Amino acid sequence: MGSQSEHHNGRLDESSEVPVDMPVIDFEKLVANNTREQELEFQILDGSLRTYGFFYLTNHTIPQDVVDEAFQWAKRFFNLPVETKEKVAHPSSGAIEDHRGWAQEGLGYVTQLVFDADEVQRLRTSIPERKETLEMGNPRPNENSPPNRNLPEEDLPGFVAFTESWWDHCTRLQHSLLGILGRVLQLRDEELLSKLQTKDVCHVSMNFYPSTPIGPLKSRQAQRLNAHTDFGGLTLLLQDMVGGLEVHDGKLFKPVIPKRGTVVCNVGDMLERQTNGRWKSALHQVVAPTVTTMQKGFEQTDSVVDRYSIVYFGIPDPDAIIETLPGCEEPGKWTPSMVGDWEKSMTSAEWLQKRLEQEY
Ligand SMILES: O=C(O)CCC(=O)C(=O)O
Ligand SMILES: [Fe+2]
Repeated sequence: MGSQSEHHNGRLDESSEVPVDMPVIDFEKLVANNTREQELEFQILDGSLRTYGFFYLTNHTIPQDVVDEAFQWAKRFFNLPVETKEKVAHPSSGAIEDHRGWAQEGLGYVTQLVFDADEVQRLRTSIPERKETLEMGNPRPNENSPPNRNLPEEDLPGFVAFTESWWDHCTRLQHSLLGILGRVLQLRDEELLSKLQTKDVCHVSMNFYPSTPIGPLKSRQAQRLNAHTDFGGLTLLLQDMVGGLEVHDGKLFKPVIPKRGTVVCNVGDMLERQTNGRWKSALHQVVAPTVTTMQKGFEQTDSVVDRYSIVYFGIPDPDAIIETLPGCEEPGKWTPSMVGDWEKSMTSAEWLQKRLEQEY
């Protein structure tokens, strides 16, 4: 037990059609201070993060009309002419300070702990990813976060202002959840996770998976998004109703079916490391939606429909050393991805750089 093979002891190319059985956590119960209801919700949350590293969150603080608006902006952005999107092209560099802007199909390529450039190159050409992304950081001037690559206002009026309000909604929810996680972990300082994240260097990705023939996705000659774990702390993921997101439960990839109104929350490598493997940074990927994940209104034909997702990656401060939190000394079931042949202790920025390097 407790080896990295815990992540990999199932067949990675196998997917189940049975959705993952993870709970819908009620945010209002999480904040119902010192009640029996809260205690029970904490236990369910802890169990889900130990088993899956994922949970759904409902009754949260991002209003549904703001979520709907975010998806409208994503659609508007990706539907702009290529020449417009090219004005904010993401550099083909894996430096953290360059991780901004529009990455056209074929530029960003996700792998899981493959640090050999030749191997990444081989994968890139043999199993391409069919996605475009828009990468953004803190939309306001911040000495720790490189500025966004923003389109001229007339190209997409209102978008920059929206990125600010979206950032604020996600950051507020993120910090509420970090406080809650501190209580679930019974940290000596319950706000420690929040205090390690005061420099506001989190990251937002808008993902667009254009309509594409279903055959190559089904035969795994192409992917929408390769299997990976997230690099950071706590991820907040909004998906549309198309489906195709899957999480590996230790044996199989299983669909994370879209549930309107929920945020999919998951543990990244740094939070896995900080909890000493109690919580799992789970492999996940995006494939062709299966019949079970196809919602009403989407027909299974010879091509899959456009899909969008919007992700807020919680990232500890760049200079924060990512190590076992006081109170988490007891080793958990999972061997953290951040334990390897590399340096004994790593900062947040070092891990981020290490994982980003091969992506662009
Ligand atoms: O599109 C999705 O549902 C997943 C996105 C994701 O896992 C990521 O951007 O890290
Ligand atoms: Fe992810």
